[in-house]
Amino acid sequence: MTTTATGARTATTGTTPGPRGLDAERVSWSVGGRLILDGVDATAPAGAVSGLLGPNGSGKSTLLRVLAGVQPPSDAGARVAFDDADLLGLGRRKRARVLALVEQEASTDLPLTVLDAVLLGRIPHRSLLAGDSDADRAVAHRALATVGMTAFAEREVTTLSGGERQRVHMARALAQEPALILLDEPTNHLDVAAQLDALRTLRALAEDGVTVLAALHDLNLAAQTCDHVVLLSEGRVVAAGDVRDVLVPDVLDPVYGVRTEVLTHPRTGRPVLSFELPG
Ligand SMILES: Nc1ncnc2c1ncn2[C@@H]1O[C@H](COP(=O)(O)OP(=O)(O)OP(=O)(O)O)[C@@H](O)[C@H]1O
Repeated sequence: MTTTATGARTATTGTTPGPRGLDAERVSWSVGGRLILDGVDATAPAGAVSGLLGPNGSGKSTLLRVLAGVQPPSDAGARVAFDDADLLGLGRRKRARVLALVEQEASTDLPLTVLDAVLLGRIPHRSLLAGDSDADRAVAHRALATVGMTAFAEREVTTLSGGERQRVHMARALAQEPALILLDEPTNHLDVAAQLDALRTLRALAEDGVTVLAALHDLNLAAQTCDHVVLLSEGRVVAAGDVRDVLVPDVLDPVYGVRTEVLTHPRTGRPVLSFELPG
């Protein structure tokens, strides 16, 4: 493993095959007799930013939680591989050394300083009884710098704004130095510059070899940032692949119940979408 500028740990290239990323098959999850995820197959290639898209209630958060091992799939046939390791078979601590989950409304009620909250990300990497080392603190400070929160290190998390908390969640995940990062609406609460900054951080992680899968509502942000997208509707994958193939009217209109127009950004060549209600 090597540690990179963003703090990510990536597989050192050599004669061994490169990282393959995330590959989930037949993931189902039900509650109270209702099938919320229905045999989802989804991939997130290593070294790419992948977007998990879909209308409200389509199952994005649930899928991220199952992939992260927070809730077990309800069907024994599910398989979640990451670089050929069986993620569902890993113990909690080992899994936390591989993947970080940034949840949408992560709890921040504990009276912790920002630095202490970010240091929680180091727990999987040290022995159970050890305190924070200088190296842990250096990683945490680097993560805070990456999200632009250095000046807030000694503030109590409970006093932060929604956008500031969102950045702290991201910093905690970066401090975990994951090879796979799963994020639920990482741009929630962020202003437009902060959204672009968060997505630039994800892009930098991907360039360092980290596998990134982020649930996103804003299809234009997804179009601008993602290499690969997975589109969910009612707990099923309805399309997956390159943004240019998935973010098209024939795919989006029936799923979101809108009329989509797609333009091409004159500089980046990426899709720019506009929407209206039909009729
Ligand atoms: N613990 C639960 N008990 C009952 N229903 C649940 C539970 N967890 C999720 N659901 C339901 O499963 C469906 C999918 O929820 P999920 O949060 O995964 O959707 P989502 O795509 O992330 O939605 P959003 O875009 O609105 O955040 C929703 O209808 C939700 O109400």
